[in-house]
Amino acid sequence: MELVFENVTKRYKDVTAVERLSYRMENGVYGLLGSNGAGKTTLMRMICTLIRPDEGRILCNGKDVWQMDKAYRRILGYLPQEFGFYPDFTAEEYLLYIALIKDMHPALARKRIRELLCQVGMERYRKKKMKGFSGGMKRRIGIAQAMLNNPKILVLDEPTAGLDPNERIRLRNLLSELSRDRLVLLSTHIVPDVEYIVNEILLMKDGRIEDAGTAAGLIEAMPEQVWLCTVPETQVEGYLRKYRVANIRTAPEGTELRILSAELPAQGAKQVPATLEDVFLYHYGERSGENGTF
Ligand SMILES: Nc1ncnc2c1ncn2[C@@H]1O[C@H](COP(=O)(O)OP(=O)(O)OP(=O)(O)O)[C@@H](O)[C@H]1O
Repeated sequence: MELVFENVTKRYKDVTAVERLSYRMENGVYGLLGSNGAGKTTLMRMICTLIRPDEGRILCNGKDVWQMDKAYRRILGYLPQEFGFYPDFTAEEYLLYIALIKDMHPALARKRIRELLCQVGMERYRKKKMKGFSGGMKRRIGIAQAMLNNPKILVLDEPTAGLDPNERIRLRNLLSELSRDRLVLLSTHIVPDVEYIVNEILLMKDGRIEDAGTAAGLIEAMPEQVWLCTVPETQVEGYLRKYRVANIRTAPEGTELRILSAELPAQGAKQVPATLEDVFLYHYGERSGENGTF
């Protein structure tokens, strides 16, 4: 499976949500990482043919997805950020309802639903009403509905948002399992989620892919180094203005700062290995005082 984006652009009045985006994806897990308003949802909705690009094309195995129409939607699964569920439906009723909307044969749908409920770890809750479900349980049912047609392309908008740490780990494991033999694209604000399960990370900013690669590759390519230094409390403000600071910790001898900088930021600063969180800060963080922040 191959998805190719050719100069894809989408504007909303005076906002360019996605701008001349070109990229190629194949089977594997892609993580779209970006701050609010970066254009992630707009891009995902275009991949799912819910909105049409103003310019450019999205090609699936060489064919324009809009021209493929139903043939494309048959191989697509989508979990939107807010998916509409029916509180009084049981998990099974809900999935059956979605299967009928998707025009699946009822006998085939029942069999598939049973398999999927096992796969997402919800088999024993199949007769329970969804209104009693936790965020993680609802999300697992949401993934099951996206997987009903065994899609070759699975698009998940913020699948781990609002989940507690246990639920996030379960969901990450589930996504790794589902990612065999298909193209999975998920968006998130949560750095560890992409670090653990994703093969390729796309850093999206202002409607463009600013950088992409494996976590190790992005860490390696970061132009700034990461430093730890301990400074008197009175100097913290000055460092915050001058540098991107990943962390501030009160230490017995002053305040310990984790600083991103191309050169030594303070006498005695110690260089430490960078993490993906540092890369995120490098791309999306601001020095205090920039853009009117303090
Ligand atoms: N229907 C719309 N009408 C007008 N502007 C929109 C619309 N949808 C999105 N936008 C704008 O387009 C830009 C990209 O939004 P989008 O929702 O795609 O970003 P995002 O990365 O998914 O953000 P978030 O993480 O907050 O969901 C933002 O500036 C947003 O305000």
